[in-house]
Amino acid sequence: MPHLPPAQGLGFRMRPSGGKSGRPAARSVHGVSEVSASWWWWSQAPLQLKNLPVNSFSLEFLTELIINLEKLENDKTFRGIIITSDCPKAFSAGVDLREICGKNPAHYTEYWKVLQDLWLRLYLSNLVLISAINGPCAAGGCLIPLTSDYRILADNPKCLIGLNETRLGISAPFWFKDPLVNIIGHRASEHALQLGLLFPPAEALQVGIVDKVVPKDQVQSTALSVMTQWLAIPDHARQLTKNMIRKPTADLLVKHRDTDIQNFVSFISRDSIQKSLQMYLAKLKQNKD
Ligand SMILES: CCCCCCCCCCC/C=C/C(=O)SCCNC(=O)CCNC(=O)[C@H](O)C(C)(C)COP(=O)(O)OP(=O)(O)OC[C@H]1O[C@@H](n2cnc3c(N)ncnc32)[C@H](O)[C@@H]1OP(=O)(O)O
Repeated sequence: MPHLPPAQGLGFRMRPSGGKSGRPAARSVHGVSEVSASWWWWSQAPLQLKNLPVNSFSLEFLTELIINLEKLENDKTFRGIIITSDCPKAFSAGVDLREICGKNPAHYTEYWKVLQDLWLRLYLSNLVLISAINGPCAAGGCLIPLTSDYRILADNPKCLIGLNETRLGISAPFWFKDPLVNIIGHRASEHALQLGLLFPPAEALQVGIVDKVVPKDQVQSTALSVMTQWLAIPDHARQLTKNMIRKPTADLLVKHRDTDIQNFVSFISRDSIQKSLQMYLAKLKQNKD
């Protein structure tokens, strides 16, 4: 499944690891470690996000991401995915503000539903998901890391991570908040969410929003090594356990999906919210100059 789809600046690069055939040559003479290395090596697929300049979640990008994840999920060759960014400026800038500014309620409804779809697909994925976070990820940009099984962050002061929605004058939806609480605990989440904290690497590790911080050039190799550990566990046992732990959180969204969409649409349609989002977007553009 190489290079899907190779659009202009928008797309994902997915390739089975290994040689030209996608699988390393079988080695039968070097003992168990070689054999198991081959086995996990082609069981994982790197998924590189590329929606220039900052991997913001446009509706089109979200839709393609969901389609590609579904393909990987249904392809029994793969047991895990390492998700990383192919955009130098960010892992993901989250919700594309142009999708939630100046549009109509029908658009907001469609957009939010697709974002929920992506969250559900990731959070309940049977695959091992490892986020190799090689750039900043704010607010919705944490959606992929927070739904992953393991998070590795590049040790670079620019690599800030957190749910900073309150700083934009908005509130993180409960299904962003819940995984954060599950990962870092209640008190730390209260603090982080209310203040809209973006954590630099050392603090991110300390609070537990990421599992490992490594130099940027080691993010990918560390992800591969972590994947080896996770793929050493039989899938059925790991999947049952993951589902048991995550289902109660996912069920909350499944049960309250429609209400959540209605809340989002009425909240985001308010003049005051639109104004503050427009100001934030304008500030982002100004900061560049
Ligand atoms: C009753 C209550 C019910 C609940 C209701 C729910 C309420 C709504 C919840 C909505 C949840 C929203 C989640 C979000 O994700 S909002 C978006 C949050 N993202 C951010 O704050 C990140 C913003 N971006 C940045 O900080 C920087 O761009 C970044 C660090 C990623 C990169 O910095 P750099 O300096 O390298 O690059 P630029 O800033 O110049 O950016 C390049 C261009 O990209 C544009 N850009 C950046 N981010 C976004 C974005 N999120 N959406 C759209 N466009 C974005 C930026 O403007 C630059 O564009 P130009 O080149 O055209 O100037």
